[in-house]
Parts: sequence; structure tokens; C-alpha cells
Amino acid sequence: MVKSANIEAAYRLAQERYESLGVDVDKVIERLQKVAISLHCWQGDDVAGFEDNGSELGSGLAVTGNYPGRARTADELRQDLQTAYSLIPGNHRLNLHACYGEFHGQVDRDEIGVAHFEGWIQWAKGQGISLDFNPTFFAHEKASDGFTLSHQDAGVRKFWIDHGIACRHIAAEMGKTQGNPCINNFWVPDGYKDTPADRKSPRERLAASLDQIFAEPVNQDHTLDAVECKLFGIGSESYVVGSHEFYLGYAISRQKLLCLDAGHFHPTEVISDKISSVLMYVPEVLLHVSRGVRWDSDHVVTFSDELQAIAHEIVRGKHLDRVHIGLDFFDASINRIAAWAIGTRNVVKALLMAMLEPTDSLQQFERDGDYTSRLAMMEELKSMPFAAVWDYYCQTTGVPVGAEWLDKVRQYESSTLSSRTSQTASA
Ligand SMILES: C[C@H](O)[C@H](O)[C@@H](O)C(=O)CO
Ligand SMILES: [Mn+2]
Repeated sequence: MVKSANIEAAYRLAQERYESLGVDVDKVIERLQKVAISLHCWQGDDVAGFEDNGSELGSGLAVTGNYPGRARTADELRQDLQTAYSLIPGNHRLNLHACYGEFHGQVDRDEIGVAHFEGWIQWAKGQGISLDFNPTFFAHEKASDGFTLSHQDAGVRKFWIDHGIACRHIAAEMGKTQGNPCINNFWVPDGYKDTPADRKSPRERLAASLDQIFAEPVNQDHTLDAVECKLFGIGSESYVVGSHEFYLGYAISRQKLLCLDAGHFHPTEVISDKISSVLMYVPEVLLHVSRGVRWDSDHVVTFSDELQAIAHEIVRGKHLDRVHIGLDFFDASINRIAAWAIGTRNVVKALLMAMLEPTDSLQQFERDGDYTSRLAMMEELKSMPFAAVWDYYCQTTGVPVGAEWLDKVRQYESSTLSSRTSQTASA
């Protein structure tokens, strides 16, 4: 265990270094504390959800690994989430998928309502956590041929439109209860494995279906609609109906939020460079911070160059009030609570690093055409003692410092997760 006085002493030295560059570290910490990251519920149970419809995950989503201790009920998932939140500095949000309702029997996707999420709403209220939401357009027999909102069959489209409408009502109620907008994100898996003969018609149908879902005006203080693009998925390698260009155009023309998932583009394409461009034309952006590795778009977020670039871009552009930061990864090969802790702590850490930057000075170098100083300072900043500020931030917010969080995960593993031996709990 690191001595608390040493953390404090290291912080004071770091503070002096940053203040010599004109950075007010106490103010940075105050600012960082206000940033809420939306943790995704689906890391806790391998995107299984709590329906009893017998459908496989599918739709291009795949979770690999069989680490013991997956949450099998809403209560278990909530308990795991509370453990994860206790390891992460700051107050964060929860991003729920529609298939995580508490249904108590068969309820089809077009029949879901607020009542099925009452348990989550009450729990969130008790924890002081705000909720975000997502319709679930996968893991269902009516999605098994790869198409939902852009399906050729009007009956199938209608079913999914009704699901989208139901989800908007649920999201609006969540936002009303919590007193801030619940971001409702639409990701639709539709696409073809092989080269389509008609790329146009499914896109026309998807736009028309979304228009029907969004036809009813909703109070934007309660919920905001977001749309998420994707380049390809397993089984939709050649064509995804909701491509980047499709949703960029859709979001601009309908003034919706655009969701940029870090794993949904070509491997050398980065979302950090897209934020300032799209914010010129869409009201707000939702990020799914993730990490693509070869075919997979959903590895646990590490402290990568791109994560740092995303954080710098948000902070340098003063975009924090227009960028909602969500996470999207799922790994069943490691402890699932550790996955949340690693990914979320990294995002907060990257934001701290970005906020500790003397951005005004860098931008002045740039305006002066002094690119030498700009590059020199950017490189020097990488070895400034931001880790001392991070440790102090963890200590003063009452969460474990350094790798101590891992001991807490191990304790929880032996006290709680190890008894989850069967696939289904008797809840
Ligand atoms: C489970 C989520 O809806 C999903 O990850 C989506 O956001 C996505 O990124 C699909 O590839
Ligand atoms: Mn995503």
C-alpha cells in the first residue's frame, strides 16, 4: 500500500511543475470531477441480457472467453457495477441495453415499457447514477437473417420500429426521473456478407424506419437520440446499411447526435480527428470509446495513443459539454469488473492528462508558426508527472491508488464471483 503522505508530497511537487507552465492543477481536478463516463452494462454479462427468447447474440457481435463469474441476473449485475464504480474516481453513468429489462416472463421487444426498467431506475436513483439507453436490434428471431429496420418485409420493419418507439418512451422517462437527458443510442446491425446488388433500397428503408421512430417529438431535456455507424461486422463484411456516410448525413439532416465508435472504422482511421469536423454540423456527439484489434472492434480500452488523442481533442476543442463519453468493449477472457475498471480508469486518466496540458501556449506557438516549440512541448508534456496528480485524485476521491484496485477485485472474486458456478442463477 502506498503511503498517503507520499502521494500528497508527490502531488505537491507535480503541482509546482504544472504551475510553472501556467496550469492550475486544483482547478483541473475540480473540472475532471464533473465528467461522467457512461459505463456499458453489457461488459458485465457478455452481452447476454435478461430475456428468455432463446436467441444467440449474432448480428456480427461475438464475445470470446469463459472467465468465471458472469452476472446472471439484474441484481448480480448491479452488485458488480457497484464494485466497479467503487474503483473508479468520479461519478459516472450507466448505459443500459433494452434487453436488460426485468421482464419476469416472455415480453417481446415491441411490448417493452418503463415498468420493465423500474428496478434499474430505482437503483440508479439510490446510487446517484444517471442512465443512458439503447434499443436492442439483435439476438432475436426477427433479426436472424441480418436485417431489422431495413428489412424488405414491412411486417418485420414495423416490429422493429415499434421497438424503437418503445425505447424512446423508456429513455424519456429515465431522463425525466434523473433530471438530465438519457442518451438513447440506435445501433442497427443490418448488412450483407457479400456484395449486394442493391445498396440503395435498404438505406432508403432504414432512413424511412428511423424517421417513423423519431416522428413523435420528445422533450430534449429528457432524452436525446443518437445514431451509430459501423464499417463492417462478422457476417456483414461487404455492406453495412448504416455506414458512416449514411449516418453522418442522417444526423446532420435530422439534427441527431452522431455516435462515433472507435472500433467502427478502417484500422488506420481514427475518431479523434472526426470530433471537431462533425461537431460543426451535428448538435452533439456520443463516443463509444473502444479498441479495435484486427477483426474485433471491442477490446478493453488501454492507455493508447488514440485514447490520449481523443481526450486531447475533446479538451483542446472545449467540447466537453457537447461530447457524451460512453464505453463499448466486452471481454469474457478476463475478470469482467477488472475490464470495466481498466477501461474506465484509462479514459478518466487520459482526460486528466489532456486537462493538464497548457493548451493556450501550444495554440499560441501554432498561431506564431513556431511548430518547433509546439512539437517540443507536446513531447516534453508526455513525461510530466501527471501520474502523481492521478494518484492524488484517486486518493482524495476515496478510490484505490495504483494497482490496489486489483486487490479489491480479487477479494470480490473470492467473496462473490466464485460462487456463481452455474450459467443461470435461481433468482
Ligand atoms: C452492444 C452495443 O449495442 C454494440 O456494441 C454497438 O454499440 C456496437 O458498437 C456494435 O458493434
Ligand atoms: Mn458501439
